[in-house]
Parts: sequence; structure tokens; C-alpha cells
Amino acid sequence: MEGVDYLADERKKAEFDVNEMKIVWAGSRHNFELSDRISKLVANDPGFSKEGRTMLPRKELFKNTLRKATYAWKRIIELRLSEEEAAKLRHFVDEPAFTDLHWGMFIPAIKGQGTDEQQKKWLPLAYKMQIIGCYAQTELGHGSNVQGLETTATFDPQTDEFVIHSPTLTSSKWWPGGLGKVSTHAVVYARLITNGKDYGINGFIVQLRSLEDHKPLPGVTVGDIGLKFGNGAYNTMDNGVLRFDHVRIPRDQMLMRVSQVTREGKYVQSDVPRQLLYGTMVYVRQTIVSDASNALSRAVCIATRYSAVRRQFGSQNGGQEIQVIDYKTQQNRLFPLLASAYAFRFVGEWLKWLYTDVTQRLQANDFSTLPEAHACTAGLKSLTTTATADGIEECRKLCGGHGYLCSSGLPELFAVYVPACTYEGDNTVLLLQVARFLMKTVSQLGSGKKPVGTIAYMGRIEHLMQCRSDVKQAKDWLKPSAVVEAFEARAARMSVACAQNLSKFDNPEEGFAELAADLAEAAVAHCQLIVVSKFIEKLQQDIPGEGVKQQLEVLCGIYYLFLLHKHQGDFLGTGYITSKQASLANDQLRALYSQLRPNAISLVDAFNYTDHFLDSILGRYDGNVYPKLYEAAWKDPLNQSDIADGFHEYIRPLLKQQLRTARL
Ligand SMILES: CCCCC/C=C\C/C=C\C/C=C\C/C=C\C/C=C\C=C\C(=O)SCCNC(=O)CCNC(=O)[C@H](O)C(C)(C)COP(=O)(O)OP(=O)(O)OC[C@H]1O[C@@H](n2cnc3c(N)ncnc32)[C@H](O)[C@@H]1OP(=O)(O)O
Ligand SMILES: Cc1cc2nc3c(=O)[nH]c(=O)nc-3n(C[C@H](O)[C@H](O)[C@H](O)COP(=O)(O)OP(=O)(O)OC[C@H]3O[C@@H](n4cnc5c(N)ncnc54)[C@H](O)[C@@H]3O)c2cc1C
Repeated sequence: MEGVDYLADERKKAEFDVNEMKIVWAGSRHNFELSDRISKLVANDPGFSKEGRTMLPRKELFKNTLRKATYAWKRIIELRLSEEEAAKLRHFVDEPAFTDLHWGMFIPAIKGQGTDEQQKKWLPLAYKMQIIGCYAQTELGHGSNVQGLETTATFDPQTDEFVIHSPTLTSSKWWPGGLGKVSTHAVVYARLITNGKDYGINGFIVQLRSLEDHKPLPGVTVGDIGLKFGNGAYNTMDNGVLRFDHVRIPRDQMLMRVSQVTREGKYVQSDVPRQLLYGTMVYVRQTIVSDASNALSRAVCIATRYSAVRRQFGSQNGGQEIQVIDYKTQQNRLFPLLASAYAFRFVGEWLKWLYTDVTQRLQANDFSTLPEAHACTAGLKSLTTTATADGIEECRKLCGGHGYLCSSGLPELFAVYVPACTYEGDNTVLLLQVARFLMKTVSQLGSGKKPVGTIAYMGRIEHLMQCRSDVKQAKDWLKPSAVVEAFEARAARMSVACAQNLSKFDNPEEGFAELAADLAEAAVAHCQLIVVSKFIEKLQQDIPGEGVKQQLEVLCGIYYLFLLHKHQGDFLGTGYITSKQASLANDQLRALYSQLRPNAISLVDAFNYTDHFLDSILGRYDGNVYPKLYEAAWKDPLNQSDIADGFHEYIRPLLKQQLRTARL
């Protein structure tokens, strides 16, 4: 029945002010109002309908995405949306498109690595979308190893140009989104060669296609790399392949903030660190951490609502069966994911602050916090995307058989999300970057250099190596100081153990390679400490709204106690807790699940997702799942006729043959 709220009873159970929680989730009243307004605008516009998206063949799917992305741009202009509003609109349109890379990487690369003059020339064109750009770094042969890229940019002093060339098959650019069929320009990363000397990787703005007829320019070979994982999903994006055959560009299209080549061909290194060349990746990794909470909360919202609708077993005297959300096993799989969505939200907010801070410092030529910013963005990108991809898949399983239907929204969400574990840096490679940072920190402990920021805890290494948990009863695990010390001691001890093992090797690089798996685990421990600490710090702020803070305390407790339970081996193995204390943590975790249970539906309502954005029958706001699933099945193209195409060709002869055999 339309108009009935099947989750109304669940909503009545809430012990907190949901509207205030919506503001906490959004980060501010301004953000909430912005998201609320733009998400409804998109949901109510038939131009942004998602109907049938997963059924479309690739060419139609792609064309449909071009239509939507350009329609979005038209609406942005017509409604005179600000940059912030436009970004929200693209987010709620919810379909990966070339515009993500244009706004998300091409423009930031020019902003971060271009001189003022270059920005003045290129940004207005890009802002008006008079040129469309992508970020062409990865090659067929190399992605993680950026220093190993093979494309060359050789300076020709005769003509004051760079010659961009792909010397080998493996040097073909491979993967850039928006490249395959749309971009007119790219920021291309290539080896800078001048006067016969190779100066390593630098960015260059290269035009790829004619602005008149969109044909590839002479010397440019460009196309799409082919179908990717999942139905619909990331296949809306034209990830591309690109080869250059001695393509000439003016010298001033080398991005020259980090280093320059003079008219005479002299290479000049600025006084900014070379690592700023990687600045776009730092920026995007930071946005990916915020996006993790979007994707995970979306999956959790679907699984939580459906878990309250779905009933199995336990009917007494002909009454209703039990809601599956009441099974402790379901809670133990679902509630930590709900808690993680909130945890990633808050660490994402903090990381945004850190990124803004480091950007301001860089502008003032203070490079001191760059290594920490790199370690935090790399580590948290790795931690949150791994947990989110795994979490979306767990949510699919939490929805039983119906979770496997595309109409649950979960298969597509997973297929779109899972490459986040790979793009912007493979998650293991990124953890090893964090490990390098940690090993450097440990090696400098005796030097008098005081660790600051997220590694300040290493400054208390003597205490952290010896201390023991003083938890005596389950509720002691609710004390923030007990928890922070536990996570600090575990992270510090794992790092120190790695450093001690490394010192046994004559060649440190050999040692690092041999101990890589342990080092990656130490990096995870450090990153989990950051997430836990930032959640606890958030709770120390003034949080208005009846019961809101209490709910966040429950979620925070679930987040860290679940981690403690899952990684018990680390906490026990490093000797910080006893098995009795581990068991008390688990008792407290179960108690928190019971406290969360009546609030579960309202905690996912606080994400304020429209049904359009969720695009899931199982996650519908009104919980009206079964009639809508039944209705949706009949919309499948296979059900357009009672007799399937192919029946006469294949099935009928088979049945006739069986009839003949039966008669024999
Ligand atoms: C259901 C439908 C849903 C629809 C949903 C709709 C829309 C979704 C919308 C949004 C989603 C959100 C985001 C999506 C965004 C993008 C996805 C699309 C595009 C993806 C693009 C890309 O992937 S671009 C390519 C990215 N490539 C990489 O990340 C490469 C990884 N490799 C590296 O970064 C490095 O080179 C390295 C980290 C592995 C280092 O290599 P190494 O050789 O060891 O070191 P170097 O010699 O290069 O450097 C040494 C020193 O530099 C330090 N360092 C390294 N990196 C950095 C850095 N970034 N910043 C600062 N410092 C750095 C390093 O620590 C060394 O320092 P020391 O010498 O002091 O030790
Ligand atoms: C959907 C999608 C969109 C993308 N968009 C873009 C884009 O717009 N622009 C762009 O330039 N690129 C893009 N990429 C490319 C992406 O950035 C790379 O794929 C990514 O950086 C990983 O590099 P790789 O493919 O070389 O993996 P590899 O490095 O080859 O990884 C393969 C395996 O080797 C392991 N490994 C590699 N090195 C080490 C090491 N040192 N120690 C231990 N293990 C190691 C990895 O953990 C992994 O398991 C995109 C990729 C995808 C999937």
C-alpha cells in the first residue's frame, strides 16, 4: 500500500533528536541545508532518473551518461549554482562521468602545479568547460611506481617546444577517466628530458582532440580501454588509452610551479619540494576518505532498513516472526559498519582540516607538515576504502538473497566503489608509505626531534612500551583514556617491533621488503588509532540535541571495541591486555549493541538520503519492500513477453526431441 510507513514503529523507538543528528552527520547546518536542497532538486528532476541504468548496453549507457552530465551542467548554469552547490549536484546525480575527473583532478592539478600565469590562462577555459580535461598519469606498464613512467617530454630548443612521445607499448597511458571518448586536454605526466638529461617526472598540459570536430590531433592515438567490472557501474566512465607519436607542445605548457625549463633549455628546480608534483593525489585521497563515509552509510542504510523489515523464524502462537535485525549475529555484522560510517565521517572532516592547514603552510613556504599529510591521506585512504568495500559486500550478504538483486542497489554500489581500493594508489602500496613514515619516526626518537601531530604518541614511547591496561570491569572500556592508551600502546609496540627486526638487516631496503607484511599491519594499527582518536575528540566537542551525544558515544564504543575484538591478537600479543580484559571488551560490545538497537533506523535516517539517491528497493524509506520487488521483477526485459526470444530456436526443438524419445 502506497503512503504507509512500514518502519514507523521503528522510528518511534528513537531516543534522540534525529534532526539534530542530521546536522552532525552533514558537518554543519549550512551543509545539511545545502545537501537537503540539492538532493531533492536532483530527485525531483526526471532528467536525472536512474531507471533501467543497469540494463543498458555499453554504448547506450555511455551516451546516457553524456546526456546526464551535460544536463547537469545546463542546470548548474540555469540555476546559477555556486561551485559548492554544483559539486553537490554532481554528487547526487550519482553516476561516474568525465566531469568527475575534469573538476576533481584536471583543475586541481593545474591549480596545484601551474604557475600563476598558467592558472590565469587555463583555469577560465576549464571552469567554463570550453576545454575538458583528464589526469593522464598511469601507463600500461606502471601505475604504482610513478618514477617508472616511460612517456617522454623532450625539450627542443630550436622550436621552444616539448616533444611528447610514447616510446614503448608499456608507455601507453592506460586508465585515465574521461580520456577515452571525451577529453580535449590532459595533464600528462612524462619524463622531462632537456640537454640529453632525464630530470624525472613532470606534468604537461597537452591538447588531444580538436575543439572543432573532436578528432584526435595528429600524432595522438586515443580510445576506451574496454568494459569494466559490474553491470552499469563504472562503465559510465570512458577510462582511456593514449599514445603519442612525437606530439609537439609549447614550452609554457609544462606545469612550472615545482620546476622550470628556460628558453635555453636549462632545468631549474624551485625551492618547493619535488613531492608537490604528487599534490593532486594528496588532495584526491583526502576527498576519497570523505567519500568512504558516503558509500558505506549508503550500504548500511539499505541493510539496516531491510533488516528491520525482513523476518525469519521464531513465530510464537501464529504471531509474527523475528525481525532479522534482532539476531545478535546480524547486529555483530551490521552495527560495527554503522559505527564505521560515522567514524569515517568524522575522520574525513578532520582530514579536510589537515589538508587545508598543509595547503596554507605550503603557500607560506612551510613544508614541515607535508610528510605527515602524505602519511595521513595515504593511510586513511587505504584504511577507509578497504573497510568500505568490504562493508558494502557484507551489507549485500546481510540482505540475504534479495541483496544479490540489482534492484537492492548493492551490487552496483559495490562495483562502482571497489576500484577505490586501487585508484589513487593501491591500498597496500599506500600502507607501506605509512610504514616508511613510522620507521623514520621511530629511528629519530633518540635524536631530540619531538614527534608532533598524529605521531605525537611516539614521544611517550617508554611509557607506551611498558604500560598495562587497568580495565577491571566491562564498563571500564567506556573510558576514553583507557581506549586511547590501548590503541597507542598497540600501534607503538608494533612499530617498534618492526624497527627492531629491520635493524637486523645489513641492507635496510632488503629488510623493508622482507618485513613488508608486518610493516603494513603496523601501518593499519597506526591508522586505526587516528580514526579512534578523532572520534573520541569529536565527542569532546559541544554537541547539541537531545540524546545525540549519547548515541554517538554508543557508536564510538562499538567502533573501537569491535576493532579491539577483531584485532585481539595484536593487543594480547603485544602484552597490553590480558585475555580476561579482552573478554570484558566483548561483553561491553554486546551491551552497546542492545543500546543501539532501538535507534538503528533513526541513525540511518540521519544520513538524510532520498530514495532517488539510495536507488534501492530494500532500502526504501517507507520499508515497502515486497510489493516493490514484485513490481520491479516484471519490468525486466525478459518479462516483456510470456514466450522468451530464442524459445522457437532452442527450447522448442529440445522439448520436441524429448517428446519423440518418450514416444519411443
Ligand atoms: C551506484 C552508483 C554510485 C556512483 C558514484 C558516483 C560518483 C563517485 C564520485 C566520487 C568518488 C570519489 C573520488 C573518486 C576519484 C577518483 C577516481 C578516479 C580517478 C583516479 C585517478 C587515479 O588513480 S590517478 C593515479 C594515481 N596514482 C597513484 O596514486 C600512484 C601511487 N604511487 C605513488 O603515489 C608514489 O609514487 C608512491 C607513494 C608509491 C611513492 O613511490 P616511491 O618511488 O617510493 O617514492 P618517490 O621516490 O616517488 O618519493 C619519495 C619521497 O616522496 C614522498 N612522497 C611520496 N608521495 C608523496 C605525496 N603524495 N606527497 C608528499 N610526499 C610524498 C615519500 O614519502 C618519500 O619521502 P621520503 O624521501 O622522505 O621518504
Ligand atoms: C577505476 C579506475 C580509475 C582510474 N583512473 C585513473 C585516472 O584517472 N588517471 C590515472 O592516471 N590513473 C587512473 N587509474 C589507475 C590507478 O591509479 C592505478 O591502477 C593504481 O595506482 C594502481 O597501480 P597499478 O595498476 O600499477 O597496480 P600495481 O602496482 O601493478 O599493483 C598490482 C599488485 O602489486 C602490488 N604491489 C605493487 N607494488 C608493490 C610494492 N612496492 N610492494 C608490495 N606490493 C606491491 C599491489 O599491492 C597489487 O596487489 C585508475 C584505475 C582504476 C581501477
